[in-house]
Amino acid sequence: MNEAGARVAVVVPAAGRGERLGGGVPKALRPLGGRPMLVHAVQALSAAELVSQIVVAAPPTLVEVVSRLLGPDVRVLPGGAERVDSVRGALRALDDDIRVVLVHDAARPLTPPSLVDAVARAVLGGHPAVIPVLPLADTVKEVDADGRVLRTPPRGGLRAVQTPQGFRREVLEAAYASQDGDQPAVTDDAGLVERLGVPVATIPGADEAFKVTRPADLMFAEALLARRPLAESGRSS
Ligand SMILES: Nc1ccn([C@@H]2O[C@H](COP(=O)(O)OP(=O)(O)OP(=O)(O)O)[C@@H](O)[C@H]2O)c(=O)n1
Ligand SMILES: C[C@](O)(CO)[C@H](O)COP(=O)(O)O
Repeated sequence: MNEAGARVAVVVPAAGRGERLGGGVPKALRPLGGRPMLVHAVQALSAAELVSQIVVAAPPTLVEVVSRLLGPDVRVLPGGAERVDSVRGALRALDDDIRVVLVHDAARPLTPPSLVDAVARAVLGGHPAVIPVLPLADTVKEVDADGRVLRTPPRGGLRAVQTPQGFRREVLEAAYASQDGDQPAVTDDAGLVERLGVPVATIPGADEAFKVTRPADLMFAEALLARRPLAESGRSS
């Protein structure tokens, strides 16, 4: 039980194919420092002080493999066709007494445990929904279907959004229950919560919580991992 007395779970969508990364292996199982990316992500979640349950949505044909990899303390279920389907399925496997749910991409393997706790703490402290964000380093343009620039939104009010994203359980469940296939697809869980009119708070994200999306991201992750002290990296001496 954590300090605020409410149990916190993390749902880990890990069922993506990783088409932008390539390599012919589902992204969550791509090796990073000799171990699958998902193992790094789950290790960081397990190291967080406030996390009491972890549920992973795995590629459907690899549920047993992933389950053996992660051990008996992690519940592993088949994921769905889209990220939202994977998260929705995993939400059904939460223990009854879970009050706070974080959703965290397996594709962010180097996320510091301190960020996981910071998000959980912000929800436990009273925010219904909390996301970690970083200011943008690049200018952003809105373009039309032909790639012609329509406008340049002022960058000061824009943020890049990371995971874990944290929610009071009833808020996230209501957001998923009200999801309507006719509405434009959202790309993160907070996007569904925003549609309910629930305020979403932000906290500072972490550079190491970047998402491994393309081959250069994996090279960067390998370089960062190699510079971590052995005890933190999960490598044996
Ligand atoms: N059907 C899906 C699709 C994605 N994810 C997960 O959602 C996270 C973020 O998705 P993304 O980085 O886009 O992963 P992929 O969908 O694997 O990447 P791509 O779009 O390049 O195929 C990843 O941990 C991924 O495994 C999932 O659980 N189920
Ligand atoms: C949830 C997310 O990681 C927040 O930045 C992101 O939206 C996932 O996008 P993807 O295209 O499914 O990787």
